[in-house]
Amino acid sequence: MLRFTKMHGLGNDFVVFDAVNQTVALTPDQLRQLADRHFGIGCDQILLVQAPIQPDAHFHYRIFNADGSEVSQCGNGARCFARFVREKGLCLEDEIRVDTRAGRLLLRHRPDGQITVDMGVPRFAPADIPLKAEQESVHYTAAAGSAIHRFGAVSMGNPHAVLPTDDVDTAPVDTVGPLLESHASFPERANIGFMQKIDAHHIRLRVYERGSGETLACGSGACAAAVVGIEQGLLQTPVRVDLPGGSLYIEWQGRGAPVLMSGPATTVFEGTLEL
Ligand SMILES: N[C@H](CCC[C@H](N)C(=O)O)C(=O)O
Repeated sequence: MLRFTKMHGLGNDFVVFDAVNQTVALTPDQLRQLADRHFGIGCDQILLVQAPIQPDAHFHYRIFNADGSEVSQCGNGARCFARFVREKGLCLEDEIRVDTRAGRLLLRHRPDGQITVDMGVPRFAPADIPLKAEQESVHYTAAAGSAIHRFGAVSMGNPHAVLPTDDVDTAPVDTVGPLLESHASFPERANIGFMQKIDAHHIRLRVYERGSGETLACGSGACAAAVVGIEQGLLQTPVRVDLPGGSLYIEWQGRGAPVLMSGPATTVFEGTLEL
């Protein structure tokens, strides 16, 4: 029997396991079943809270999408991670050092109850995203369906493409999202964001997530959209990102600097799982 906690960050929802005090070994089929909203618990991602591998870290953090794929970054999940380890008494510090496959995250509890995550330094080289492209650019194009799509691209520890739209409510998230998510330009697939500029410090965003489909919020996607918007000269730090599930606040001082993302994390219920 496994104990789990159901959580969400602005409606991007997670099944979280304490893998410090229990052994959690789930196959991709078990992960997919667990994420299924009819045959399982239902979630966008599964998060494992593990003992640290690096000596100066508090924890290691593993992330699995609903399709069972393991990935290296989840921003909304990182805020839930911070709430989880505090509520479970696993770590009472205000600043928590967490390692993922992609690198180091710093999770900081704020006096107002929200959490700020240092998401690391964004990477723009095509090989780092990864993206098949001759050279780095603030604009790329890809032919998909019957159209040529222009987008910015960045790695937040996971791959993101960001497309401009005049209105997120009518953006082709359901059609262009899946086409680009698995487009040949992205050797490891990608998360596809549709960004509507309100003003230089405010956007609306919808994200078709790699391995999970459209979610109510995407933390790394909010970071990617703000960074791409700043790189393209459309936005200035800080940026408020309004997602269907709520708002995140992103700060980025430019190339070489880390991206800071602030927002809420919510515990919904506790449960046990018979596998
Ligand atoms: N679908 C993402 C992982 C979850 C990211 C998202 N839930 C977030 O809050 O950053 C990927 O395949 O890279």
